[in-house]
Amino acid sequence: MSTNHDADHDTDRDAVRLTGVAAGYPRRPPALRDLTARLPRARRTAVVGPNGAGKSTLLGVVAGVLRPAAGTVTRHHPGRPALVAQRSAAADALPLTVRDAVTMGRWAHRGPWRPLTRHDRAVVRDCLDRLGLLDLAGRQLGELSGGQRQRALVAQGLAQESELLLLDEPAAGVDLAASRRISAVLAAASERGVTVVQATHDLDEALRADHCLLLADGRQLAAGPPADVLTPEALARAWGLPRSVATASNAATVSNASNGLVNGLVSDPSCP
Ligand SMILES: Nc1ncnc2c1ncn2[C@@H]1O[C@H](COP(=O)(O)OP(=O)(O)OP(=O)(O)O)[C@@H](O)[C@H]1O
Repeated sequence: MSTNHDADHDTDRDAVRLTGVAAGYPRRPPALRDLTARLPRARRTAVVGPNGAGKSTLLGVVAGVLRPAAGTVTRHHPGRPALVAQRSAAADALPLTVRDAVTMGRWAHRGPWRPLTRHDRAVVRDCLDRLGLLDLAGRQLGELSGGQRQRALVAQGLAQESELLLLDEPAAGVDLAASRRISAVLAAASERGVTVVQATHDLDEALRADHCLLLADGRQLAAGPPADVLTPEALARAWGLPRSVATASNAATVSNASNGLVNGLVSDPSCP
């Protein structure tokens, strides 16, 4: 196993390459198995797959918070990745305002004790503005709605000004307007040169990405342009759904049906 920072190799095309990566958790079967994948530089990559497919584990490995048990992760970008994890109850319980939470994104540059510079303050304001949070900046994080909190976490990730932004279901539980705003913010970030990688259950959002990885049971089923990856056949294979329901243009149906399968609401996959 190794994690390299290789500034010379293929720097034009890929921000990260994974080769034969296996990763997981103590006393559990591997959550990722023999995964070989590329994350194109300055593009948006969507990581798609059923619950438990290994999406969060992949983000953890790329972020460097989870050590692979085998294989190689090669990063071709300077600096630390920014990881926007799924919402945690612990963060909600802390006595932080939205502005405090977004300001914490600057700690990657400043550390928690050094005073903020004018640039830090400008970045925090800009990130609050991009996510439509200026009016909520003084509110306690724990007092926000789920969707508002989610936007604050995305703003915090953005405030790190990392060249590699990893997000675990950034639009989970947010309304349509907020999810479009998050999507537009991520698209703008990749246009500015940021490599954006997001795990998502929203297949329409995945179709808007530049690149897509489809995972199931810790393995990569397909990778490439989203429209080529999210075929009815591939979706049916990943979710164990009948091909008739698994069309990318009918993302809500796929999502609902797959959630139903996972939650045991649909016991017979042939009767969606
Ligand atoms: N902290 C953990 N300890 C033990 N096992 C874990 C842990 N986190 C995840 N797993 C297991 O690893 C596997 C992959 O989980 P992971 O969270 O990466 O999937 P996912 O695709 O992100 O799922 P979801 O769509 O539900 O968020 C699952 O079998 C899960 O139960």
